[in-house]
Amino acid sequence: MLTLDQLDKVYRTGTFGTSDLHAVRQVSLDVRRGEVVSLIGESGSGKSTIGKMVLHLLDSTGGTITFDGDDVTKLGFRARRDYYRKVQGVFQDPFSSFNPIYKVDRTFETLRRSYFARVSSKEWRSRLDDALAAVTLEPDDILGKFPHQLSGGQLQRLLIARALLLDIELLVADEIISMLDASTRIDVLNLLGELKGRGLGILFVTHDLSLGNYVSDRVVILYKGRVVERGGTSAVFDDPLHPYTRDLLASVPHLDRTWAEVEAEEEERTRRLAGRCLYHEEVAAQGRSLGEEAESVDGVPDGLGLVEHAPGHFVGCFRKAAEEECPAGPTVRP
Ligand SMILES: Nc1ncnc2c1ncn2[C@@H]1O[C@H](COP(=O)(O)OP(=O)(O)OP(=O)(O)O)[C@@H](O)[C@H]1O
Repeated sequence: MLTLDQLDKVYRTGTFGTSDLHAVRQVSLDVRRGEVVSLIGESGSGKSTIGKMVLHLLDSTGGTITFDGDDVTKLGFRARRDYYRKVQGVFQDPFSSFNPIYKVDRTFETLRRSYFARVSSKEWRSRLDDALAAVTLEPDDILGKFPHQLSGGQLQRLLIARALLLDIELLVADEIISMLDASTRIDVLNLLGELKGRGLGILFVTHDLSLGNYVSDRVVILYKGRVVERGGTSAVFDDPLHPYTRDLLASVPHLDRTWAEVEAEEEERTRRLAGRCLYHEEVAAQGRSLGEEAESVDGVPDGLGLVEHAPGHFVGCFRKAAEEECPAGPTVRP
């Protein structure tokens, strides 16, 4: 359904836009119907930038985004309107998505005017009630209220209901539960599970590994704007290959295992992978010279970007930063 291919974003920064910040580098991934794909990475790794490009809130500087085969990187006004019928986003701070001086009903009225002008009032009300029921909200508790009279969880669910009214196919959920309390979090997560069951594809943006593990079918680990590893959730979480993924996972407390068990597992993995870079081993096995891989952006090797280490489990160069040597050796340096 959604495919990102070699997606790039360079921000112009500095007083007169004289510097470049390469926020997203050659990111490729896809999201299928009825599937949750999590974009996981620390702050500044480019997750939100990718989400915004998918939602057409930001232009990309390279690569393509296709939705059901159509390139959506350069949509005109009309085409964009059609795209938003199928693809919507919900963001971290639900309060900032509502205008505080208007009742929340206005969000739905605007939607009706833009997309459903011909639908009768009775039919519209019935659709609205259905959408609210899907996110377990009672119309009487919500409609006629101002945003400050509702909780963050209620507002977040309202935004999801708004998306549902459009009968969307893909939801970009950007840190949508990080501002919610624990009990509301689980409600919203369960709701996402239900929506997925109905065939919705979800691009779930999070810095929280445990959440990513809980909700996703597949995960994409981002480091400094680049995908370092991606694959099925259990493949990546049970056998993390890239040093960055391993560091991330090692920092998460495990309720089901002792630290000693976790450390023993990590030591075994370190022994297995010591001095190796699966990416370059694979490249060499394919008969390509490491020199060919030296084509680089800011010192980070490009070339294939990722290799498939096991079916569906991809990994990038083991170098974690431009300054760091790849364990495969200095030959990869430009
Ligand atoms: N409008 C902008 N202009 C210039 N640089 C930007 C802009 N937006 C983001 N950046 C930079 O791009 C990089 C990626 O930012 P982005 O917000 O996509 O990361 P993130 O992984 O979503 O982080 P967080 O979890 O903190 O939101 C960061 O270095 C950020 O400072």
